This record gives sequence, structure tokens and C-alpha cells, in this order.
Amino acid sequence: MTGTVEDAVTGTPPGLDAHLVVEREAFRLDVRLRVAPGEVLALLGPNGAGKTTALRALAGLTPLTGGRLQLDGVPLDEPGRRRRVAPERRPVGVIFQDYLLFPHLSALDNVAFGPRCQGVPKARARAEAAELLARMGLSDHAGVKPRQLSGGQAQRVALARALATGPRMLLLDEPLAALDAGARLDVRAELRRHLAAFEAVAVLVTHDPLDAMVLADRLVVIEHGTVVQEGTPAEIARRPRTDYVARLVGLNLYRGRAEGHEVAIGPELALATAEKLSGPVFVAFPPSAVALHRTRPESSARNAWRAVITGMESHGDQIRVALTGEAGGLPLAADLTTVAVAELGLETGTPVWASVKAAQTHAYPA
Ligand SMILES: Nc1ncnc2c1ncn2[C@@H]1O[C@H](COP(=O)(O)OP(=O)(O)OP(=O)(O)O)[C@@H](O)[C@H]1O
Repeated sequence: MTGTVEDAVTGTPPGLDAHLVVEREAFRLDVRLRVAPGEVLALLGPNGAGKTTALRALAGLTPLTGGRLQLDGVPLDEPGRRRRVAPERRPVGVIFQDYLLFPHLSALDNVAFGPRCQGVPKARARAEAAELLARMGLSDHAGVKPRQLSGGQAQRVALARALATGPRMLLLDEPLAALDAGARLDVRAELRRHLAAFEAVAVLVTHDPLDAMVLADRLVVIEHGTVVQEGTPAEIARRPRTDYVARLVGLNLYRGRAEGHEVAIGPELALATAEKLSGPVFVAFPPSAVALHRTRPESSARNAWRAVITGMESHGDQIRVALTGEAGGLPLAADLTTVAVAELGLETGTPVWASVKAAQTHAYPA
């Protein structure tokens, strides 16, 4: 069958509109996804939840057994109507976990490969590839083979290769999993900038809540092949609906500007942090790092501000308390034991003081 962007039915909203159904003997994926152009969606979930299956179905590497998949109004997979566009004919760029760069080709030729396969003349494909590599800050590495690249550089080449064909959807499978912890920080921040600049649909799969929260505008959490929760990172962290989500995405995450050991979050609030940094940063800390008090804490906790409880939900033996900041304070989530909640007499509407120790915050470049 044919299926190109030119076939787009007028009037259908651009972006991804999918109902992915993949049935296997012992597993069923049934997930609805809508992603607007310019939006970055993260699929998050435990092992075996179906994330990779969903990504492969979007790429066309795993056929749907039910539902349908449309991109910019163009049907790409409709098992009910026996219509299916082959993976190589989809306007989709994929970045695999281990990048899968061609080892015998230079970085430049890796990037030029897709356009060449689509019939772009060699000189033009290479000129455009050189431009893309320059945008990724890799001009100096255009001639080298993948094995001479660092993990972060290889990832940028993989990104350039995926972008070279002008895809309407970018798929990223665990984009930071192949990197060591040191490289991860920088590459994560850099990938975020590239994804933010990408004007079409981006979908990434990850186990790592921090990657998801930093890279994505919206999260879809999958467990046992179905969506258990979706929303912005902040919405999900404040109101987790399953124990898995509570454990996983329970991160308080803020953006601010660092100067030494202090990060200005808003006009009235600065957080003391363990790391010494300067410029735009993220600060994160888990809800378990937050202490609540009825009166201003006198202890050594330097980060303390007024807050009001807006909701409480129990998860296992913990209670997740949602709070709004008062007078320039931070909105945040705190995990307390049921005993602590009872002892403090906390309920919705209770004004409290929240505190977090600098040593329990984690700041990193934005
Ligand atoms: N090719 C396959 N044939 C049969 N079953 C498969 C195949 N690939 C995956 N599965 C099964 O489908 C389910 C979903 O797997 P999938 O790899 O999509 O999960 P995932 O969320 O990506 O997990 P992980 O985080 O471990 O990669 C699992 O039960 C898995 O064992």
C-alpha cells in the first residue's frame, strides 16, 4: 500500500494518534497514545511492561494485531483494513539503545546513509550530513569511525543519523542506558536541548524516572501492557496512582540558577545544595528527603519554607503528602510514615513547615 505524508487527510490533527494493540501468547499490549508535534513523550514502566513492544510497533518493526496507528493523519498500520506501511517507508527516525551505527562507515557516512537510501545524490547527502554534525558540535569527528567516538559522541551521531531523513517522528530506546554515570549528566542535558528544538513528534522509552522527567514533556506509565497513568512529570509525581509509580517517579524536581552551593528557584526562594555549580540547573530530591514540621524547624536544615497540605494518599506503609508552597515556597511531595502523619495531626489544609537537607538534594546542569 502507499502511505506518505502527502496523503494526509485534511482536517486531522498533526502528530501521532495511535491505539497500539499487540497480542502475544502470554502478553497483550493495549495502549493509546496521542502526541502533538513538538511534544516529547516518555514511555516509562517496569521490565516486561511492554515499552519496547510499543516502540517497535511505532517503528513498524512489530506489526499491530489490533488498533491503528496514524502519523500526521496518514495511516501507517491498520490491521483491521490490512493496511501497513513498511518500516523503511515510514517518516520515522529510530535511535536504538546501543545506537547501531555502521562500524565500517565514518560518522559522516553514517548520517548520510538514510538520505542516500532515499535517492538523495551523494554530494548533497554528505553536505547535509556535515551540516547536521556541525549542529551537534561534531564537525571535528565527521571522518572517524564509530569505535573512535565516546558514548556521548556516538549518541549524537545516532541522533544526527535519525534526523537526517527529516522524520515526522523520532523514537528513542533507552537513550542514555549505554552511558556511564559521568557522561550521562552532560549527555542528558544536551539531548534535552536537541529534543526541545525538534519540531515533530518524539517518543522515548526508559526505565529511569530522572531521564523521563528531564527529557519529556509528558509521561505515559505502562504496567502489564496497559497505561496506568499519564500526565506531566509534576502531575505524576504529586499524585501517583500505583505503588510502582509512587516509588519510581517520586522526585521533586525544579529548575533554577545556581551560584556556588545555592540555587535560586524563584524570586523569593533559594535552595542550598550539596553540589557546587553555576548557571541553569535542575535540583531534585525524593519525597522521602522532605521533613514536615508544625513549627519552624530550628535544626541545621537550611532549606525550610511554609507549605499547605493539598492532598494525602497512602502507598504501602507510606503516605504521600502533596503540598503547595506558601509565600514563594516550593510545591512539593513528601513521604511520611502513617505514624508521623498521625503524630503531627496532618490533614488537607494543614499549614506546615517543609524542610530538606542540602545533602539530600541533587543538582545538575540543565
Ligand atoms: N519477540 C517476542 N516474542 C514473544 N514475546 C515477547 C517478544 N518480545 C517481548 N516479549 C514479551 O512481551 C512482554 C513485553 O516485553 P517488552 O520488551 O515490550 O517490555 P519492556 O517494557 O520493554 O521491558 P524491558 O524494560 O525489560 O525492556 C514481555 O512479557 C516479553 O517477555
